[in-house]
Amino acid sequence: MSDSASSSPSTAETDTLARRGLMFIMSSPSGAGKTTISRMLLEHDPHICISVSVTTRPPRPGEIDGKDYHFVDHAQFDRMVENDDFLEWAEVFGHCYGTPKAQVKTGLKEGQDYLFDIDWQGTQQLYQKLERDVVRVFLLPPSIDELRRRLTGRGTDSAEVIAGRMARARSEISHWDGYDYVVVNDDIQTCFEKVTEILAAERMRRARQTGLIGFVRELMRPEDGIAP
Ligand SMILES: Nc1nc2c(ncn2[C@@H]2O[C@H](COP(=O)(O)OP(=O)(O)O)[C@@H](O)[C@H]2O)c(=O)[nH]1
Ligand SMILES: Nc1ncnc2c1ncn2[C@@H]1O[C@H](COP(=O)(O)OP(=O)(O)O)[C@@H](O)[C@H]1O
Repeated sequence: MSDSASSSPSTAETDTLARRGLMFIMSSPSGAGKTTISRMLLEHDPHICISVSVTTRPPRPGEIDGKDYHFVDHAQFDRMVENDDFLEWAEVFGHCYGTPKAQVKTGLKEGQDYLFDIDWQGTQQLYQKLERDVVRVFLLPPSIDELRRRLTGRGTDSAEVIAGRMARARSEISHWDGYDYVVVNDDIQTCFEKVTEILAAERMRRARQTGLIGFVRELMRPEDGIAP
C-alpha cells in the first residue's frame, strides 16, 4: 500500500463514521400506502427499525402483537399516559395510539434510525420535542378514487369503517404542508425508491454525522516532517 493510501481515510472508514440516528416519520391518509412502504423499507434496510406504537385498536387479521402494534386496553393505555411513557400520543378513529419513549431516546444516540408510521398530530408533537432528529415524509394517493379502491382492496375493514376513513381523508390530506417531503404513491416501486433516496440523503446531513469532527481533524493533520 502506498503512503498516500495508508494515510488517507478509506471508503470503509467513511461508511462507518459515527452518526446520530434519525426519526423517519411517514404519514398519509389511511390507505395511501404507508404501511406497505414501511414494510419494504424495513425489509431492505438493516439500519432502520420501526418504533412499534401502543394502541387500543383491536388487531386486524394477520397483525402480530409486539410487531405491528402493542395492543392494550384503555386502562393500560391511561396508565402509560400517567407514567409519562409516551413521546407523543393521539386519538385517531376513536382509538388511542402512542409512541413509547424508552427505546428511541437511547437508540438515537447509538446511531439507530427509527421509522414512525404515525398521523399528523403525532408528527407535530415529535417535531416540537425533537426537531433536529425528525424527518417528515407525507404520502399522497394518486387520486381519491384510487384511495377508495385501495382501502376496499385491502379487505381489512368493514364498509362502515372504510366510509369513516374516506370521510377523514380530506382533512388528513390538508396537513401535507407540515411535512419536509411529499411523495405521490402511484407506482409502488417508484415511491419506494423515492423514499429510500430521501432517507439516504438525510443520513448524510452534516449535523447528524457526529464522527466527522475527528475524521476531518485527521485529514487536516500535518504530515510528519512537513510544515502546515
Ligand atoms: N399520533 C400517533 N398516530 C399513530 C400512532 N400509531 C399509528 N398512528 C396513526 O393512526 C392512524 C390509524 O392507524 P391504523 O389503525 O393502523 O390504520 P391505517 O391508517 O390503515 O394505518 C394512522 O394515521 C397511523 O399513522 C402513534 O403512535 N401515534
Ligand atoms: N402504489 C400502490 N399501488 C397499488 N396498491 C397499493 C399501492 N400502495 C399500497 N397499495 C395497497 O393499498 C392498500 C392500502 O395500503 P396500506 O399500506 O395498508 O395503507 P396505509 O398504511 O396508508 O393505510 C394495501 O392493500 C396495499 O397493498
